[in-house]
Amino acid sequence: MTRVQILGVSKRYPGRGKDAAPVVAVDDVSIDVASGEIHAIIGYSGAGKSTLLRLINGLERTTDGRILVGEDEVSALPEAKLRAVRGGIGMIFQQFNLFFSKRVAKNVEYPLVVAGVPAEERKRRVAELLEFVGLADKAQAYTDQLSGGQKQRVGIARALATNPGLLLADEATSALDPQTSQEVLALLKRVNNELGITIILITHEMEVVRAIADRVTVMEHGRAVEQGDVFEVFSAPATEVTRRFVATALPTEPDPDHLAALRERHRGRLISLTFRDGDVDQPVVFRTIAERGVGVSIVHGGVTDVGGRSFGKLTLELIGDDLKVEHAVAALAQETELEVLA
Ligand SMILES: Nc1ncnc2c1ncn2[C@@H]1O[C@H](COP(=O)(O)OP(=O)(O)OP(=O)(O)O)[C@@H](O)[C@H]1O
Repeated sequence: MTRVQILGVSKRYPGRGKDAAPVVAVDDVSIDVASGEIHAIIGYSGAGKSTLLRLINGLERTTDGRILVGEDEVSALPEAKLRAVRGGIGMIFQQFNLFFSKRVAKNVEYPLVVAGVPAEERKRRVAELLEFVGLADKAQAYTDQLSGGQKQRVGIARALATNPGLLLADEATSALDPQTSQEVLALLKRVNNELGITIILITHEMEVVRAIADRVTVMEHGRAVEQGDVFEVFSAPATEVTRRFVATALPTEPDPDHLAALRERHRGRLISLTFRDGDVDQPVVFRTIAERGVGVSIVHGGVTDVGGRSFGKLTLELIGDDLKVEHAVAALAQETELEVLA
């Protein structure tokens, strides 16, 4: 379990060309990752995520600010000391970065060889790791014969070999299909739960954050534009970039084109309701509508799980006498976050 403190960190690269302005890849970012937390850093391409990851493992130096991994200030340590710190940090990658011509067991064993662990202990540890990731029967298979999901399991086993307190995941599921991604994410959740390892993952996929992260930092143009508990951030996004991510994985209100199409088919009053983590009782909502003598159909949206809590947006069509619909809307507005769609 390792705490990671990113304190007012910036990274600037020299601009290309003689008088070019420097590129600000990371701009005054602060993140406090508690030990045992899964923290997702989400952003579109060029937001500065990979740069931040390289600063955390000390592959690059900060221009300003400090980074502490546990007790170690990686932003200030000399290279020789950094190597020891990196021993406590596991990494997994989008393209797996395995030795593809070597057997699975050899890949997992590699960091243990580098660390000078005796052969007997290496053998025991490799068997234990392969068991943990569900690949005990593949120990002697050649890595290039495995599926993408199996390769990433090997990557995870290798990353865990030296018992790190921190795991950095660089777009670890971006090369995998949705089903396999979910399996790998479930394995990462086990790594976190059962071994207590802190995980920082960078991604451009909202689904990854939704599935396993506890807290999230949204990055744009090098800055951390939103930060906090996954549910809080995504159920009430404060920035446009976060809203765009939310729209890719969570139920939303219909966009203007979709709303126009819905209008063609539904002549009743269209309203949108927001459900946040049991703060509204769905049966109460539907009973309220029925009690006013109003018909209802769900025309868009749904309810899903975000950071282990339920979140939903439902667009409903209320059908019936104008006055009754009016009363139903007024009664619902007392109970839930409601918007009448114009
Ligand atoms: N070594 C470098 N020299 C100059 N500019 C760099 C360097 N590394 C990154 N950048 C620039 O810093 C910005 C952030 O890049 P970074 O790769 O960290 O973003 P990212 O969010 O990880 O995006 P991607 O997922 O596409 O890698 C970009 O404008 C990039 O061009």
